[in-house]
Amino acid sequence: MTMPTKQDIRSALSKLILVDTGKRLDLLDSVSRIIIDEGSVGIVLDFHDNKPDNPNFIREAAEKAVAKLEGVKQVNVVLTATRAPGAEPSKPTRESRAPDAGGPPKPPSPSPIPGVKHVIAVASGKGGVGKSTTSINIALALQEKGLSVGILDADIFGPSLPTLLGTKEKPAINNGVIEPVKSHNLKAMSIGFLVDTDQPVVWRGPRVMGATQQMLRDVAWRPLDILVVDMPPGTGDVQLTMVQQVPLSGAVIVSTPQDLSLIDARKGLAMFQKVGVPILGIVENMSTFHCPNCGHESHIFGHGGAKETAEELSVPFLGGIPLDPDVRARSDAGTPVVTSAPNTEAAKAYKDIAASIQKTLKLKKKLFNF
Ligand SMILES: Nc1ncnc2c1ncn2[C@@H]1O[C@H](COP(=O)(O)OP(=O)(O)OP(=O)(O)O)[C@@H](O)[C@H]1O
Repeated sequence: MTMPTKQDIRSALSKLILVDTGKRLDLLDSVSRIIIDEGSVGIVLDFHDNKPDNPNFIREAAEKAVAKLEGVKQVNVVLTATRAPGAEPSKPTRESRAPDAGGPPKPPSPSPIPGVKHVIAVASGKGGVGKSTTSINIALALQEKGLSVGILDADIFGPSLPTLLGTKEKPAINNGVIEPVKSHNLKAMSIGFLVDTDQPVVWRGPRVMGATQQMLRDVAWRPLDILVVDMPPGTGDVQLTMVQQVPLSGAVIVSTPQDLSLIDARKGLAMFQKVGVPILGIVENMSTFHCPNCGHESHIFGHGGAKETAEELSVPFLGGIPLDPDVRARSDAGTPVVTSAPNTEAAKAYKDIAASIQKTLKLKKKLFNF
């Protein structure tokens, strides 16, 4: 199959006609990345400090223009607005200025996602503690309770949702709105569905925020009882800004029992508390290990540290998930343990956590049907 070259795509993007105004537009300077993968084309357009007023029209025009090229079956355009490194920040608007006009800009005020009843964040102070595994299994367990559930993988640098769900399906885009991928009966979105994750993602903070914003705002999530956001690991500015984008119903903090991980968990917890997000509780992952041969229970990383920390900080302890090689194997195979091995100890632990969340949020019945 003949495929266009990156040059062909750049050239198509240099002579666009905007559907709303009929104006000609040259997007060449905004092209930040082009990925060509067989019939699929992914394009990142970065507008730096000049966020366009009509992003949907621009995206639509760009997609149409590239779709016309020979060999192109699918086009995904992602729009970001970042400040170029070293560039001056844009002048604050009246809304973003502090009341005394001389003070620092106000943080963005959260605005709800229409049609989404609750948004919860699953976070950890550091990477690799099992946050994504916990997110997907909690999402599936909430869904088993008859709720309409979505899951957003907000980890731009290491998206894991496509693997956890066992799908690489590219989302459809209709009139500038991204259709979530439907998998395991969940509505799902990840940067891994939008761009080629074999390429390292080297975006900087503001650009990451642009992509995250788009996955929160430009995806057809509605109607949902609950959207589970698998947060990027850590507690830096990106996480803080993300937390400020939408009103969160609560946050779940995942930690392993080790002291070091718990120090990070405390930081994560403090970040949410700083912006007034309720803590739904702490999960201790990789809590106990049952030897598959003799059944002996051991505590490889220690045990109970998260419970003690939760008590000390007066937040709920949601439960411990055992260290179980089967959890990993099933995650890697795209068949999370809650649905593929529902009677295991790990699956039961995830379901108990989901039940606590459901109780705290008073989510009693399915509010919407897909
Ligand atoms: N309870 C468990 N038992 C065994 N393996 C687990 C368990 N929880 C998670 N894992 C495995 O640990 C690894 C890290 O888990 P996961 O990707 O969920 O962590 P994370 O905190 O989201 O990491 P990252 O910061 O990289 O996003 C994965 O290989 C996962 O399958």
